[in-house]
Parts: sequence; structure tokens; C-alpha cells
Amino acid sequence: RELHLGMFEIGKPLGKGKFGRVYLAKERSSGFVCALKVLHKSELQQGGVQKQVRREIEIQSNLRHPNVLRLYGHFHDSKRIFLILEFAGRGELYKHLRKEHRFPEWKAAQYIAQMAAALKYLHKKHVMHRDIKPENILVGIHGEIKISDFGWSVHAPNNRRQTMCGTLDYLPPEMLKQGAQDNHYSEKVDLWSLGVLTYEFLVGEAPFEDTPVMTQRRITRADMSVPSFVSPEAKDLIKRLLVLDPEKRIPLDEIQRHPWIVKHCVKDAKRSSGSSKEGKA
Ligand SMILES: O=C(Cc1cc(-c2ccc3c(-c4nc5ccccc5[nH]4)n[nH]c3c2)n[nH]1)Nc1cccc(F)c1
Repeated sequence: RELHLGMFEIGKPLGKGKFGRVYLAKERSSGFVCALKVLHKSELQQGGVQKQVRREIEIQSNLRHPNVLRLYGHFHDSKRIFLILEFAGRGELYKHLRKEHRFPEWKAAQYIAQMAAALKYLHKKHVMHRDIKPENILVGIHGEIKISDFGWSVHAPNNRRQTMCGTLDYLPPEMLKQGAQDNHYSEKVDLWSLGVLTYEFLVGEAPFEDTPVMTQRRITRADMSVPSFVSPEAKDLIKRLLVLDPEKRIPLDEIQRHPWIVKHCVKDAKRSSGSSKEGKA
């Protein structure tokens, strides 16, 4: 079936990314609700990002995971490219984080467990995200998180110098080292960013937040301290992720078995089975 704009009823704006606006949309014949992202070809040309957008479309079209935002399809007209993206019922995670200042440990642990599951899926497909931060995470209608915006994701290894705007807070040390050879780092970069994310969920600010020069210096020295209100188990996981040597970072499999994650995410077997009808095979 030929996709075109007339198929959609356009609703309220949902947000605007670096290259385009996103609208709530409904496909007329099926009533299917989605997020329609509009990218202007002229803007992409000016930004020199057409190839990156094509790569992102190619990567995201093939991803299917409950914690990875779906790209259902795309089409274009003479001036614009349209992306049919999954609608996330509870919007952008960073807005929730700013409003709540920081998340309770049970919520942070559930989010990190879902991130670890999503990253495990992506890494198995040799896709590393490379831009994990609250701004790139959406929340579904059931409170589950969805990683989006694979603008920097690549099939490992890559040899593309990445020029990035935006925050340095999430960059791992190996990407900051002078003359770092792009293709010398691996999926382990996402583990470092997961550590920064865990810290920010629990503390409400990033661990190396400072002036740009100081942030870079603190990252390359892993110079950060965890406030005393953070539980010892959570602190242990943060410390095992924010390790300078990429090879020494706790692997994704071990994250899902980490005491802090297990404590908050595994259904508590001891909890009573409630009314008599429950618990029967
Ligand atoms: O640009 C993005 C990522 C992206 C996703 C979104 C986005 C933004 C907002 C939403 C929402 C959403 N739900 C809301 C509920 C309440 C309030 C606001 C909400 N926004 N659902 N899905 C979305 C998706 N913006 N940008 N992907 C992309 C870009 C180029 C090529 C490609 F294949 C993918």
C-alpha cells in the first residue's frame, strides 16, 4: 500500500527534534494512532545529515523490541520526509525527571532493567546507540520506557568522526580522549552512558556535571561521588558501570542479575499469592 500524507489526520504537535517536528497523527482508514515526524529535505541538506537519516531509517525499521521505539514506515513528497513512529502515551522521560527531580529507587531500577534489556537486544544486532540520555527516552502508556533517536547509532565498528552538539555529560572517556580512533570503541560506550543515566535518575543531575572543560576532565578521571541518600546497592551498580576501562564495565547480563535490579524488579516470590484463586497452575 502506497503511503502518503493524505492517509493521516494530523493532530497536536508532540515536540520538535533537532531536525523536524513531530505530530500526533491518526491513519484514517484504520484509526491507528502514531507520531508523524516531518523532516524538511532542505534542512537535512544544510545539516549534511541525509546519509545519517537514511542510516537511522534503515536501522530503526528493522528493530522490534518493547523498549525500543518502533519506526513503522516512512514516505516522502517533493520537500519533506515523513516518519511513521510509535506514539508513546506518556511522552518524554526527561520531562518526568525534571518534574519529579529524581526517581525513587524502585522506579529507577525498573527503568534501568528495561534499558539493559533494550541494549542487550541492540548489541546482539551489533547496533550501539551512543547517545543514551533522558532526552532520547520516551514513556509508553503502561509506564514502560522506549529508547528513541538513533541519530548516532551505528553498526559497530565505525570510522566516522562524530561531531556532536548538546551535552558532554553522557560521553564515555574513550570518546573524549585526544585523537581517539572512532573505530577503537565498542558497544561498551552504552554501558558508561547507562551508568550516567542511573546516577541522574537517582540523584537528579549528571555525575560529571560542570563547566565543559571540567566535565571532560572529570569524565576522563571518573571523578564523581555518589550522595549518601543513594542505597549501597545502587551505588555499587553505578560504580561498576562508570569504569574508565571499557572492558572492565559490568556486562549487560550481569546488570540484570545485580542485587539492586533483582531487589526491585524480580516479582517477590515470598509475597502472598493474594486471594485463593490466584497461584493455581
Ligand atoms: O527523530 C527520531 C526520533 C524521534 C522520535 C520522536 C518522538 C517525539 C515524541 C513522541 C511521542 C510523544 N508522546 C507524547 C505524549 C504526551 C506528550 C508528548 C508526547 N510525545 N510519541 N512518540 C514520539 C516520538 N521525535 N524524534 N527518529 C528518527 C529520525 C530520523 C530517521 C529515523 F529513522 C528516525
